[in-house]
Amino acid sequence: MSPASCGPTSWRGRTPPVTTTSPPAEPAGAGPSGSGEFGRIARFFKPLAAGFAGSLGLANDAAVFGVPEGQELVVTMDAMVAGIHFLPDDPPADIAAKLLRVNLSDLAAMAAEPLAYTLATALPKSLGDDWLAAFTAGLAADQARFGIGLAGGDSVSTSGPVTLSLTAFGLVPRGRALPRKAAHNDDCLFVTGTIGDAALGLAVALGTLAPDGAESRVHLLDRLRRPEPRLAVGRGLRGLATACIDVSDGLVADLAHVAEETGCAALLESAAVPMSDAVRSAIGKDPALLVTALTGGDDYELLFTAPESARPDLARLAADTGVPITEIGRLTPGAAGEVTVLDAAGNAMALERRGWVHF
Ligand SMILES: Nc1ncnc2c1ncn2[C@@H]1O[C@H](COP(=O)(O)OP(=O)(O)O)[C@@H](O)[C@H]1O
Ligand SMILES: Cc1ncc(C[n+]2csc(CCOP(=O)(O)OP(=O)(O)O)c2C)c(N)n1
Ligand SMILES: [Mg+2]
Ligand SMILES: [Mg+2]
Ligand SMILES: [Mg+2]
Repeated sequence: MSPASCGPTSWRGRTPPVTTTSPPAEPAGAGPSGSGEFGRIARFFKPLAAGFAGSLGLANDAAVFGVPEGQELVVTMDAMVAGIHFLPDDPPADIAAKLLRVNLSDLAAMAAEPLAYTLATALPKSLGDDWLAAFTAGLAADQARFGIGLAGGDSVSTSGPVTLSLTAFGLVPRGRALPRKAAHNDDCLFVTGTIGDAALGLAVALGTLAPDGAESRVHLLDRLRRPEPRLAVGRGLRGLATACIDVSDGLVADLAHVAEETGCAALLESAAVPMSDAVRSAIGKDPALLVTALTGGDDYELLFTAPESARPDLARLAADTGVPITEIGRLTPGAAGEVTVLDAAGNAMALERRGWVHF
């Protein structure tokens, strides 16, 4: 198109288009170096999309991409809101990492491989380019680490808190996604990594817990802000796990979700639940923190069921991935979704809550 046919002069001598409201004029400098909406997209988001061909360079109305023969698309979305999922003053790169990783954790729980993601940002007008620069730098680092690219998104302003929504697309060989409901009522229960770090990390961030030493403090905050999606374990669980979920709301709550789907009850041995030294030492000083660890959530570990016969394969998978896999209980016949948590002496614990609920 020539400038004569589409530039601002093309209305000369004709009636200009009528608008019922006066939209804010696009500011000068809204190009790649500018700070308006489209300048921001060009500066901060287009580079994140450059490596994913289906994004079409963010130059179209939507992304277009196919699914390779023999594979299925796995799609998940999680939103994060300042004040609910993170603290408004958290480092923007950590907020970006958590937003991407909580979604990758859902892909891991389905045994999927990361492919692409879309992103919606609702940001207060007062938030400057520096925040967005640090946020997108955090995304860039994690994109490279996890092999995923930006496919598209949406940018809006809000009069409320920072609100972010990310949709992750993954691939899994046809029919191999992990179910939540194929378990038998005598299957064993396993969890990856350690539980409770993030819940205690939140207490540290809020200033209600003073951990032993700087090392514990850094560990707990890091686990809160930068969870580790267990993608390799998830892939390795294809054909091994009979049900799988990632722990976001709390170990007990998410176990109840699995149990409900499988139509079983569950027995959780709290003494068997893997915990880091920092969490163990905090519980040693304040035993009430055991319940916080078991129900506080934000762990993003995989909780799954498998028959006893899978134990040697699971030990191999843990060795191959370097991620601990610990047996913590079993499914039992009984009311669907009923979870009994045993204390170290083998007595049932009375829990006031099982995990995080939004409403
Ligand atoms: N607003 C919504 N619209 C459609 N589906 C939803 C909505 N909220 C949750 N879900 C679906 O309900 C299920 C449980 O959601 P959720 O607990 O958020 O899962 P997860 O913990 O894995 O993020 C998921 O399958 C999710 O896709
Ligand atoms: C400021 C702040 N308050 C509280 C929490 C704890 N928290 C908020 S939401 C949530 C549960 C997980 O979030 P949700 O939106 O339910 O994720 P999903 O289950 O959909 O993956 C937890 C443990 C936090 N991380 N940060
Ligand atoms: Mg969710
Ligand atoms: Mg989940
Ligand atoms: Mg939840």
